[in-house]
Amino acid sequence: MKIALLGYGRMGKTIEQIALNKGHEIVLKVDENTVNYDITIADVAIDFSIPSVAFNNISTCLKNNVPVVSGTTGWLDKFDDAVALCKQHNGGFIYASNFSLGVNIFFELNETLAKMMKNLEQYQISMEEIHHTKKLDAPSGTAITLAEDIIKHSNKSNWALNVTKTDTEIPIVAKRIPDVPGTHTVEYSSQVDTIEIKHTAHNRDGFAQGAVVAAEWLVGKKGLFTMKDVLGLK
Ligand SMILES: NC(=O)C1=CN([C@@H]2O[C@H](COP(=O)(O)OP(=O)(O)OC[C@H]3O[C@@H](n4cnc5c(N)ncnc54)[C@H](OP(=O)(O)O)[C@@H]3O)[C@@H](O)[C@H]2O)C=CC1
Ligand SMILES: O=C(O)C1=N[C@H](C(=O)O)C[C@H](O)C1
Repeated sequence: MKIALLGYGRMGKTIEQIALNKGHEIVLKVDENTVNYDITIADVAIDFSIPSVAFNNISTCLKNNVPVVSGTTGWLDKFDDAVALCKQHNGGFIYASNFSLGVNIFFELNETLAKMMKNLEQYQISMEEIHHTKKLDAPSGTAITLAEDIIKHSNKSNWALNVTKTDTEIPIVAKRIPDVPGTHTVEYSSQVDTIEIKHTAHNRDGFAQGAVVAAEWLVGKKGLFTMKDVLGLK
């Protein structure tokens, strides 16, 4: 498979190693300094760039009939426009806030737990995410997915970053500590006990492996997909 890497930072480089080990070819690497490029030389593009350019990268792929996998977080105000472009050009597109198998299992656990906790008003929910200090967005895309999945099954109406106490919102604390690849915790606490689920990434390989699996799966398909489709969790 001929892969274009849109974004060649920490994730782009990790994905390159995993893709090469699986026998794929990297035909294009795009970073901040790339001026013009021909995306059509690739069978599939993988975008792990920065929030301000992700939508543009995805648009370029969809307009040129190149299926695109995006893991960039912090650009979702334009997500509906990307979905519309995907439909308009009959393209293939997967976005996931987190591509790792472990986090996608964690997403399923989180929804199951949220359903069980829905009517137990003695428990106060809170969330924490910890990432490296180079991260541009907060809260993390993964934390937002976790919160939105809880909201679907609870009496909370929104999430809020770094607030002390709120009845209607899920409070999320975002911490930045050098070199942490990504840790997410969902906690339900009462006067008598605490229930906690936690995912800790030890490195970036899980994210990158999932992105390559998603790219392999997407080639030849048309439509908007999620990691639930890729992993058969639907
Ligand atoms: N969904 C998931 O599973 C995961 C998502 N992420 C997300 O992926 C994104 C990237 O993370 P990470 O690799 O750590 O970040 P980095 O900052 O290491 O890499 C970002 C890359 O984007 C490049 N870039 C800047 N401008 C452009 C442009 N115009 N076109 C293409 N690329 C450009 C940067 O280039 P330059 O180096 O020249 O500045 C850099 O190579 C983040 O949004 C992060 O939250 C991260 C891990 C997992
Ligand atoms: O920026 C990162 O590093 C990560 N970003 C993603 C997010 O925002 O959830 C996924 C992972 O946690 C690492």
